[in-house]
Amino acid sequence: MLQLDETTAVLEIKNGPSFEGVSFGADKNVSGEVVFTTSLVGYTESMTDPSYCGQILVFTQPLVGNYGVPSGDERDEFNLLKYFESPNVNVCGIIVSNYSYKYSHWTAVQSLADWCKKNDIPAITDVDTREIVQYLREQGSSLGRITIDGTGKELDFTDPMEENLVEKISTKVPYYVKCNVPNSNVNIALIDCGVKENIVRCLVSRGANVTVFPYDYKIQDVADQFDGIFISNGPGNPEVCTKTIENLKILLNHKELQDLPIFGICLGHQLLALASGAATTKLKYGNRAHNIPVMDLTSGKCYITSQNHGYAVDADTLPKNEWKPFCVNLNDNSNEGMIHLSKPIFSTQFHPESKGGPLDTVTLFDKYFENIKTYKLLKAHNLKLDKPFLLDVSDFPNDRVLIV
Ligand SMILES: NC(=O)CC[C@H](N)C(=O)O
Repeated sequence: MLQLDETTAVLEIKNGPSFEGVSFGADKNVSGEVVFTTSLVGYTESMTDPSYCGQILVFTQPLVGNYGVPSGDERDEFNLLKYFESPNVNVCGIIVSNYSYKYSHWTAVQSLADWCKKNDIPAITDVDTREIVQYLREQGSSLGRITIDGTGKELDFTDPMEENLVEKISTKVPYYVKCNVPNSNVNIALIDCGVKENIVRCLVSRGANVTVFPYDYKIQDVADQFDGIFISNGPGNPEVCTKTIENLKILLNHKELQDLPIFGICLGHQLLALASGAATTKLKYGNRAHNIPVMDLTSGKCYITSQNHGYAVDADTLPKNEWKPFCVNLNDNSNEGMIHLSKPIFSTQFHPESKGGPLDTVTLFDKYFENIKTYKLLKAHNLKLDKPFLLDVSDFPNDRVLIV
């Protein structure tokens, strides 16, 4: 039952059902791809994650808003945003079952409703999110629109996955994030396809200075000045990001840079795979959660990972003479990363920096730094790499049959 000052808001799925609820965000009509996350916490981090650009996010966790929203101005010792994953709210709308009008947390400075209103983000509460998610799981991620108070009937169901969202979100000019190790001589070039703040933090806090480049920067022309290349996460269909793929192809074939360490996360993994000649596919409804089990095929160990993606690399298309799959998803068997057979290059579909989420795989940043250390040593002595040095020799053969 609507109360007097309440405004109705409707989520309409293209060629599908509509769900009417109560608006608690901005009075704005939007369209986007409707996806869901099963993570229990971390709405602030998810909503500011650039990978969610163009998406209407449904939370399966029924109670949302109860710990409010922290300050978007507070910065850490590296001048990185302390609580947000980027300066902007990137989802185009949110859907919750039970918005908590009361909030309490020591970092909270505002309510989720006020934050949504300030950032022009529509938000719906009092809908049955179980029913929406059941629909999305059966039909797959769908286009949808949020309309407020009976308006917005003219709004088209546009497909953000056809757009170059990375171009919209990537930095326009290179910038530099300095670590606090005095005279650090570790320098990483990061290709910003929509990087999360915590990824940069994971690099600078390990003692690297990071130069962040636009997604289409000709990284191959400057790569020799760096000790490692990092390819970030980001929104949309990886196949649309053609400029980055082309640059990566040139980088991978650069004769002088065969030993240069590269690490890619999520979209970065997909772009690296595409540049290597593999293919990506769209998953039915994606993996968005903080508790997704993966198995490391090199060791047989399992990890719980944080994920947010709609596309995946088709592991069968990885050129077998150059790459092997790194991890596999234990829920749906999708690819979770790859390792080069002779170069210090690896990538993951999951998010080792996990904000929010578990820290099981954060040590992959240390592996990357080991690669960088070795590369610097080789360079200093003018030596070439004669065998892969990324990970320990695997306990299990790569074609191990998984029983899941
Ligand atoms: N988190 C990400 O980098 C997402 C990658 C890509 N946009 C996908 O949905 O698959």
